Amino acid sequence: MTATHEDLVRELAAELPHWLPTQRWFAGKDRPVQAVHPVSWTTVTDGDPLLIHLVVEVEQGTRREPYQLLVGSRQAEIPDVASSAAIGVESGLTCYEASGDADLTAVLLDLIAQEETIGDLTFEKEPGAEVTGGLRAHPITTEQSNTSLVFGSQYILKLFRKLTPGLNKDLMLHRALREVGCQHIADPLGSITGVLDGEPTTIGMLQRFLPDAADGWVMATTSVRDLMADPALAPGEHGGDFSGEAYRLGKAVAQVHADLRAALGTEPADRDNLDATVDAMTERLDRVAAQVPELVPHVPGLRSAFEEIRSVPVPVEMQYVHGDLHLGQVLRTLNGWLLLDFEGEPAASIAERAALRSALRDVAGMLRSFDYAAQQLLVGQPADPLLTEAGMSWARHNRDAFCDGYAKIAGSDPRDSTALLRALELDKAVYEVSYEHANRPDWLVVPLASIERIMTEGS
Ligand SMILES: Nc1ncnc2c1ncn2[C@@H]1O[C@H](COP(=O)(O)OP(=O)(O)O)[C@@H](O)[C@H]1O
Ligand SMILES: O=P(O)(O)O[C@H]1O[C@H](CO)[C@@H](O[C@H]2O[C@H](CO)[C@@H](O)[C@H](O)[C@H]2O)[C@H](O)[C@H]1O
Repeated sequence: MTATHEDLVRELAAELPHWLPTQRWFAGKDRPVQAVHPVSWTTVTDGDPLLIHLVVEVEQGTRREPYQLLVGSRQAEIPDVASSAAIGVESGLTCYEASGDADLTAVLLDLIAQEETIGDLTFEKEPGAEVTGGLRAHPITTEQSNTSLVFGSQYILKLFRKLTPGLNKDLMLHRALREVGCQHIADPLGSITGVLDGEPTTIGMLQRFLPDAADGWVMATTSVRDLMADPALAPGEHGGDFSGEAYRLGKAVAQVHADLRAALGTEPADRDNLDATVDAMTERLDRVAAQVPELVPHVPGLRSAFEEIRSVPVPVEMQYVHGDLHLGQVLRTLNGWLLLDFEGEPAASIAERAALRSALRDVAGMLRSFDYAAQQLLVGQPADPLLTEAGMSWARHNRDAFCDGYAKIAGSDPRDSTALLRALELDKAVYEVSYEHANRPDWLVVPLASIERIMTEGS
């Protein structure tokens, strides 16, 4: 690291308070950024162009959170990357977020293939994995909280944006599932580790890329669009019926839960677990309601839905779960459904992510996602009761198919745990209110409408 780079990083940090909120992956859009402090930086490739790996701490009131950036810099003009990638001209150099610059990112795969170490950054292959370098990358453009680079058609490297000290749960669970031969994940092939708060910290995970896979969210919303083209049809009667897939997806999720139990064990649940769950749900509700006024009218009803589960029969066992399961986290391949991204909710604390939970949490997450798929096309459109009802009947039909598939493998039907599943769905919707408020304010109406509906209809 030269003194010039240090100056460059400090000048860059001064630009970031304005630039970060323009990035899809920045999770702090709910409040202003007061300052950005460089924490560590590593020159990955020196010269022109230059690639710097940068970790910054973002200050927002009392909140301080670490994020990673890849900073590219050139003497000449910025290459053909998204204009939103431009950060500024620092120390006479044009600086930009480099994840879209294939000339620069190719080196990351090469470093993993060669198992190199640069400063605090360690690039490794998973034991027994074969990784070949020499490929160029492009970033994927789906709705994402992190940034993923696809190398050729073989590998996908996810760079975790908001960092948590320690081994990332996504990598930890992928490793455990691979050990037990789980058929519903993309194989983990490598990782990048940095240092945060003095702890080795996962900053990237390399996986096998499935070039022919279809995204569950895209498949589901395509099916909804089909039905809305002919809204008088029943959801099982139109050509794009998704329920066969929803059923197979339910089976895959139940199998992954069984594999997680086999790999990492379980703990018996007791009434204290349920009490702690209610306390956590209520605490989250109060926190989100303090930030989002639109949630306030629902608070009393939500509180009593949560209180109801103090007296339900305890779930049989607690286990590792996916933690943020939705249709954007599942891929349909030729051989069946794969689950992605076991990191848990982006906003969850380290302790929350590490906790064992009821597998019903993931079922609730996926049920919410069917609801989202049904509503999302109508966001910003004039109200149309026929289309709204078509969406709702699509959601009911596919939620049932998913639960049927889940029950087939699990041996018990999640719908039998009525009060617990309802509370978990509502808790997830409260989380979504806070997620949309901070990330996609236009979509806030989706979880709010679901809360209204679940509270009115009772399911
Ligand atoms: N192994 C893979 N093969 C093909 N596409 C993938 C793979 N892994 C991820 N994707 C695509 O990338 C998207 C985002 O990946 P994900 O791990 O969910 O990132 P994030 O944590 O940022 O949400 C997925 O929705 C999927 O479309
Ligand atoms: O995939 P991520 O780990 O980044 O999850 C976050 O972003 C998701 C959106 O990309 C968000 O999911 C919500 O929107 C989805 C549609 O885009 C919908 O299918 C989900 O049901 C809904 O929760 C997720 O909550 C958030 O953690």
